[in-house]
Amino acid sequence: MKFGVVVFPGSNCDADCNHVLKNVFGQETVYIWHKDDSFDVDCIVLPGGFSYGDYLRAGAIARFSPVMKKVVEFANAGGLVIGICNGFQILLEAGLLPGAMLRNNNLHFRCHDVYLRVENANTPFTNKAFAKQVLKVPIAHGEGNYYCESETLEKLIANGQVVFRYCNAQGEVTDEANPNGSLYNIAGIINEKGNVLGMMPHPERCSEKSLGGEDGKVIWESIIAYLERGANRG
Ligand SMILES: NC(=O)CC[C@H](N)C(=O)O
Repeated sequence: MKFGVVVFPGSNCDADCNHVLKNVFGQETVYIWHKDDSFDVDCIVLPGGFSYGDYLRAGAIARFSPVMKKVVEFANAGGLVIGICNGFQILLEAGLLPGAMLRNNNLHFRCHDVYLRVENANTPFTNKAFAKQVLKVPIAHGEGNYYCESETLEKLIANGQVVFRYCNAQGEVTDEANPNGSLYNIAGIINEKGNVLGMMPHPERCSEKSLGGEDGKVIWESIIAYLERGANRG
């Protein structure tokens, strides 16, 4: 399978994603410069970082990069897209996912492990996880406070589009376990079609024992398994 990791000016998790896909999972992985307007891959990764210095709003400028036109086309054709942290913010700004990201309610940049509960294990990104599985994954963001209108939230819940929620180590969704004030403890959502995922926590930072945890692996394993079953290639 071929993965494309998009590099915006200010991306800082591009090399981590590339490393995990290439060296941990042995996948063919290429970098795609934000000015490129074509690519030929099976899955697009929008990595974390501070694209365009987070000016205006995180992701607000990156969304106009030439590559994003192609990413939107790819997603609309059913191609798999995963946006992590800043990548999630870019997907929201690009309109590929509903809602918006506000500054963390505590106004702090939060950088530590959190627990996530898998709310939907029947997606291309979570099919190797089990329902309600608790994953320990790090976050590192200042704007991770997910917000949407109540109508949209109801739709997200009804459609199973809420994929990850912040929880405690026991898997209970509580206010204390919410690091940023995110609505409904949302840590990750998927689009209606199910081929575009945005998540604030960083699975690429916990996909090797030597980095202190491997709970992020299940997401990459799920994507690879899904693609190997012969999925739509954008
Ligand atoms: N790690 C990241 O991707 C940082 C996300 C974003 N720039 C923020 O601080 O909210």
